[in-house]
Amino acid sequence: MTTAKPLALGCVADDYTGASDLANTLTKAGLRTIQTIGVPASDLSLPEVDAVVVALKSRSIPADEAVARSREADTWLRERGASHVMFKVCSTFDSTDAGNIGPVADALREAAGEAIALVTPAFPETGRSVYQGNLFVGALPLNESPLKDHPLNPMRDANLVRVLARQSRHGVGLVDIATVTKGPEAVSARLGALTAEGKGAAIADAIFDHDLETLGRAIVSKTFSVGASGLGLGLARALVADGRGTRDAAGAAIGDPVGGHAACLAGSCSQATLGQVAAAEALMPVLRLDAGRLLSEPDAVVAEALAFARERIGQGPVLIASSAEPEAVRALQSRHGSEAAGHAVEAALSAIAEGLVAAGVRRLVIAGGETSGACVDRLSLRAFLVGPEIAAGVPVLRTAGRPEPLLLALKSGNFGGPDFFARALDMMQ
Ligand SMILES: Nc1ncnc2c1ncn2[C@@H]1O[C@H](COP(=O)(O)OP(=O)(O)O)[C@@H](O)[C@H]1O
Ligand SMILES: O=C(O)[C@H](O)C(=O)COP(=O)(O)O
Repeated sequence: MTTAKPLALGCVADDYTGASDLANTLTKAGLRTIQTIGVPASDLSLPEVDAVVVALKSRSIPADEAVARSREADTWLRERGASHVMFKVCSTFDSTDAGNIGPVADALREAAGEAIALVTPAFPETGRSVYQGNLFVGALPLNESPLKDHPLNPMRDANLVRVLARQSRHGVGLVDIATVTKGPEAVSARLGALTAEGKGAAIADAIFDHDLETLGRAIVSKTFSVGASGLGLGLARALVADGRGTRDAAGAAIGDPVGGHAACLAGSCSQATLGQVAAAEALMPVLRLDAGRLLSEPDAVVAEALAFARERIGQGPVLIASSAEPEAVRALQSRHGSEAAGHAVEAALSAIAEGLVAAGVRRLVIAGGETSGACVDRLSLRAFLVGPEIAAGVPVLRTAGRPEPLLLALKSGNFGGPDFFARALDMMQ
């Protein structure tokens, strides 16, 4: 990567949609940002930027592998001048009691020589708030939200102090909203007190953007933190206030239209995505995959899906979805196991993505974090420039380092309104 000035901020993201969500937030806040897929190879020429988000597909892999990949990315970022690295996790704290938020946060904090890591997934723009250490999705506690039915990491406890403590080697404390409202000095003092108690992490309350600005000012001079895009917003605003940003960061052109055909893939089974797929049926041909057949005869299902697409993409975009309601997901998982079912569906959707690009698709919308990771890896994409925002947390992305550019939208499962697919395709030309 060629960049003269030291990075103002480095980020390691545990999934690709979360990475683009964060890259979008940093860009809007005034940091010229690029998203890379893994640690970039030395031959990848990238523009001068203020921040880099290294996207990993590490949320649902064995913890030791997630730690190793995250440490490699962290080192790469610090070698390019980043004095603060934020570990980007899901705004719904997607993890299991085995991790990977706890193990990765422990390892990166220790590598950074930081005594304590401030941790908050609050992201008010998408309705994520933290109060007394409890994560709310809209008005619902996390464990009563649709995230309780996530196929890979159902979230059954809203108290993040407990959730993180179960997967961390160190104690976890709380920086409550009363402390946050007193300002950055009070937050710093609280972190110092928790450090003296031997805590290695502190869940921080945040309800509004100004709480995140307070947290960003409190930790911008530290070396490590853990958060979702909300904390990224706080850090970015603190850095821009210190003159570390770029005036027209959001003006980074997405470049000329790429043309070509367009298609959408959905592997997310979130309630938001299920609604978006249903809405798309009124606008474009939609093929709903039989996930059971995907596991018994994947090659046939992939071939049928590509035939469906090739017959139609010359007339307009199509949508191919494996998305299903929680009870159907559970039924498949009970027959094949959660991991096996998830990986098999991801593999099939990524094969379909490869076939779509081979058939002339140059504009691809993908719904789901793990799904996006599988597809982007199958297409061997290396980095993305950040374009305009389609919906909160979802920008248009233009490939970098690829001879023939593609436009993608990598939608976090829970993000976007019912008309997301139509909006995305309208903005991706
Ligand atoms: N019909 C289905 N049955 C079971 N698992 C599915 C089905 N469709 C998709 N999946 C799996 O569910 C998981 C969805 O995760 P992800 O793509 O990250 O979506 P989200 O962004 O909503 O979390 C993936 O592993 C995907 O392969
Ligand atoms: O919600 C967020 O913070 C991110 O966009 C994210 O990580 C979502 O993960 P998903 O698996 O795409 O839902």
